[in-house]
Amino acid sequence: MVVLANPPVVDQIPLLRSPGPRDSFAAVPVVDLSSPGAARAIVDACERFGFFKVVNHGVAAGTMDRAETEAVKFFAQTQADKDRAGPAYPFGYGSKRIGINGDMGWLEYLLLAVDSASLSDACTVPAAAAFRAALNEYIAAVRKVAVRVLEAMADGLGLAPADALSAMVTEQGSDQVFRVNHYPPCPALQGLGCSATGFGEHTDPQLISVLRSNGTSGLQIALRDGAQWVSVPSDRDAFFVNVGDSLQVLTNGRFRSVKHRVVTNSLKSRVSFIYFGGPPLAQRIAPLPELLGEGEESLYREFTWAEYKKAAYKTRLGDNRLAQFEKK
Ligand SMILES: C=C1C[C@]23C[C@@]1(O)CC[C@H]2[C@@]12CC[C@H](O)[C@@](C)(C(=O)O1)[C@H]2[C@@H]3C(=O)O
Ligand SMILES: O=C(O)CCC(=O)C(=O)O
Ligand SMILES: [Fe+2]
Repeated sequence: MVVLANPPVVDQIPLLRSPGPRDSFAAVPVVDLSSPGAARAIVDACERFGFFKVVNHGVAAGTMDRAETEAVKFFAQTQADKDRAGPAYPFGYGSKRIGINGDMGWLEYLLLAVDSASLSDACTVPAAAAFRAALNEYIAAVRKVAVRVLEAMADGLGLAPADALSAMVTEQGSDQVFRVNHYPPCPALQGLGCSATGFGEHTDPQLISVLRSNGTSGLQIALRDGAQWVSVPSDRDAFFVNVGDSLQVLTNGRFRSVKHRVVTNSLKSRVSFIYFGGPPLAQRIAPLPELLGEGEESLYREFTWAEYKKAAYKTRLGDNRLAQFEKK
């Protein structure tokens, strides 16, 4: 028998049996960001699912389309050209390998650093001026959406000042990351009743993540008990917001960091943009005192974002990263 020391990369990407059409999450909470009820609706969705869709967000379709067109052009380059923009760590182009701890997915991506409201100058990838300009326009817009969502959240939670949460992502030194994911189609799986894992199940470590895709389905979330995976119907005109681990801690578990994953479509490619809003490295991550009931104690031991991030980046994608910070 021949034993291969290094099995081909593609063999390391897990296959999934996807939820059927009945498991489409038609009840995804929809928040109209222009409505007076937005604050209450956001809090309700974060408590129930840690996930919601945002409409009437005010971002021009052209801003999203330009970024998408440029991203498609980038991923259409030859593999050798794309590889020159890598590796992805700490920032740049990556293919199939997610993180540095052995996770694999059926995707290629750009992982980019954001400084204030645009790509960090220190991050020289992508190099093309048109792509950078389109991403900068998109990042400025999506960051505004994140800020409005965090302000509405603070309002709904009865927090003062109004920027109690949003300041954590707008402050000097806030740790914002931007990711462009491209999931090529996987025609070999057509008709087999299963899909390849595009991006394996995980929670996001930051406060919130704001996602927009090109309208190809694939995103799934785990419902609260984690027992059921449901497909999120795609909507290229909307944003989808995830509660991240840090926001779970700030609310002492009232909001839940949502487990999610992406499965590949056998015929259509998916392009997604995700803005991850994280706080400055020195930010203390602990339940906000106003959110603790009388006599209620923190479920977590004290840590800073730097400590959490360092620990999180040592874990595998599907690990429960917060477990090591829970009080026993
Ligand atoms: C396997 C990993 C990839 C990841 C770092 C980690 O060690 C665990 C968290 C992963 C994650 C998930 C959300 C974001 O996509 C991401 C950029 C992040 O902040 O945490 C990724 C990390 C990554 O791809 O480097
Ligand atoms: O690409 C997507 O649709 C989601 C990917 C994701 O969850 C992530 O990059 O953290
Ligand atoms: Fe994610």
